[in-house]
Amino acid sequence: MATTRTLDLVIFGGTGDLAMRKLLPALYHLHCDGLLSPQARIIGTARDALDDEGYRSLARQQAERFLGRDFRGEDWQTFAARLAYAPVDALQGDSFAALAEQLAARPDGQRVFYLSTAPGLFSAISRHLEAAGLIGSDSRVVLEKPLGHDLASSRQINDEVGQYFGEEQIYRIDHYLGKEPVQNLLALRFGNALFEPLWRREWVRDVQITVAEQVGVEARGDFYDRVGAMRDMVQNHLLQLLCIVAMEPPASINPDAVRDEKLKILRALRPFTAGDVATRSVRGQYRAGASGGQPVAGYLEESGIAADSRTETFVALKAEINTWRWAGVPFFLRTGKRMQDKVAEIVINFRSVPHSIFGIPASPLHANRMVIRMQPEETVDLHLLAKQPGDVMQLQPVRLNLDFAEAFRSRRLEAYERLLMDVMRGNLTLFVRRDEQEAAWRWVEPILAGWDATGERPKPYTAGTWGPAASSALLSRDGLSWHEEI
Ligand SMILES: NC(=O)C1=CN([C@@H]2O[C@H](COP(=O)(O)OP(=O)(O)OC[C@H]3O[C@@H](n4cnc5c(N)ncnc54)[C@H](OP(=O)(O)O)[C@@H]3O)[C@@H](O)[C@H]2O)C=CC1
Ligand SMILES: O=C1O[C@H](COP(=O)(O)O)[C@@H](O)[C@H](O)[C@H]1O
Repeated sequence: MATTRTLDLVIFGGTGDLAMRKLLPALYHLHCDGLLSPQARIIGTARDALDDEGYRSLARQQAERFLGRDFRGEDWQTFAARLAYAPVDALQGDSFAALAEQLAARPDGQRVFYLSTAPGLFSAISRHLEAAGLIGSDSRVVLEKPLGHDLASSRQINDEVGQYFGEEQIYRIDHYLGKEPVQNLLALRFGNALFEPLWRREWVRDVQITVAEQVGVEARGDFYDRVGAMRDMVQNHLLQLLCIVAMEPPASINPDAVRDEKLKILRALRPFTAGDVATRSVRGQYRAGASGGQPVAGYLEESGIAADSRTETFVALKAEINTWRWAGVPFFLRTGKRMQDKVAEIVINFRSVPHSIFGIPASPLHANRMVIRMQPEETVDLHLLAKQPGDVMQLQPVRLNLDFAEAFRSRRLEAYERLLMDVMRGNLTLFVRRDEQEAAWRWVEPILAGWDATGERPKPYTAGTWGPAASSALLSRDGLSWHEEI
């Protein structure tokens, strides 16, 4: 008779912001939906000297805050029964004994180690897990981003983790790949014949990818000031989105088929020269302003930030892909904190008709556009021109709107829920392979180096706006403007 294997999910950094804000809420939702196997156990670890009850109580406190209306006492109680805790100092091998003891109860079970700590600890954790005999041939490890600070440090971490886990055991997470609309973009592109003939330089004028946040750096100032928007968002999330838009059709949805195609795009990105850094990149840093009608402090006034910090909280780039499909099509990338609205979207701007029989100027204003929204709502809009009802032939812009919440009324999995399920099922398709990650570092490094070399400070922008004026100028040089229709 087939037996269900036990699962132990060990979260390193189990008391941290990500664990409390995203991972435990995601696991709670999966539990409530009956998607966690009955034997699955979640073991939090950190240096705090908590016991199981202490961890459950901390997790409950935070869950009430982060789950809001989704928190239900009864469900929490059954979920909390899965939680355990082992104090571990990642840098002290002998401190892994408590964890080893917890895991010893189920020696043949599946083990997943989720490393939700600073990446500087990933090597030590892997080494000590191995020394304690806790890694099995089918154990899996999840690595949070950003992995390292640059190509060299990312290689070093990958080499070190790779001594103990094979590449097929390593799940490099990029939670943007877990968002439903991103997977829907794959479905739209490769499940329909309609878009493929148009998805190329002959018909696409430009692509814009925006991930704008209203929040500032909040309690993460200390972490953020060492990282900045390029490493925190562009090197991973924005480049992954660009790959999904631009890649060639993979032969299948198998992990390596998809990741091979993404890698080709990363390798085909036109490298930035020193001159490009000046003309094709903008970095900004927010100053005091307003957000949601309330005054907010500037970046340099946030806690944990050095008074003379040059860390960028905003990046805009003009990227190009050197392939037959995309040559000459600008891909504009933009991300920032303390921006006017929270919006994450991919905009495909198509070319205008070659000649208008209606006397409408062939302007970008009247061209077709596809807007794939990831946040705040999950929608795909196709902007078309249609005849206005009446006795004259007058054209008006209209939208064909696909609202996923409307179209599919079932509960939608949050990104971390989907990705945690994939880790448990052993599906690597939505995780980043080492060579992809390194190609992304290789592309962003000259931009970071170019910024350092100029000695210039990031351009200031007022909190609650769309970033520095130079960001608009980046597009206006091509006669274009950012899509800012909220
Ligand atoms: N927070 C977020 O929104 C996001 C975070 N990430 C990534 O996730 C990772 C974690 O981020 P976040 O949760 O914000 O960080 P936090 O600083 O909030 O949490 C860090 C966690 O690591 C533990 N820790 C620190 N040092 C050690 C050590 N020597 N041994 C064992 N545990 C240790 C801390 O507990 P203690 O100090 O008690 O030991 C804590 O539980 C980072 O790589 C970050 O880049 C990625 C995307 C979003
Ligand atoms: O990875 C990160 O993402 C969040 C934004 O994620 P979202 O799903 O809320 O759009 C960002 O705030 C954080 O700085 C970054 O580390």
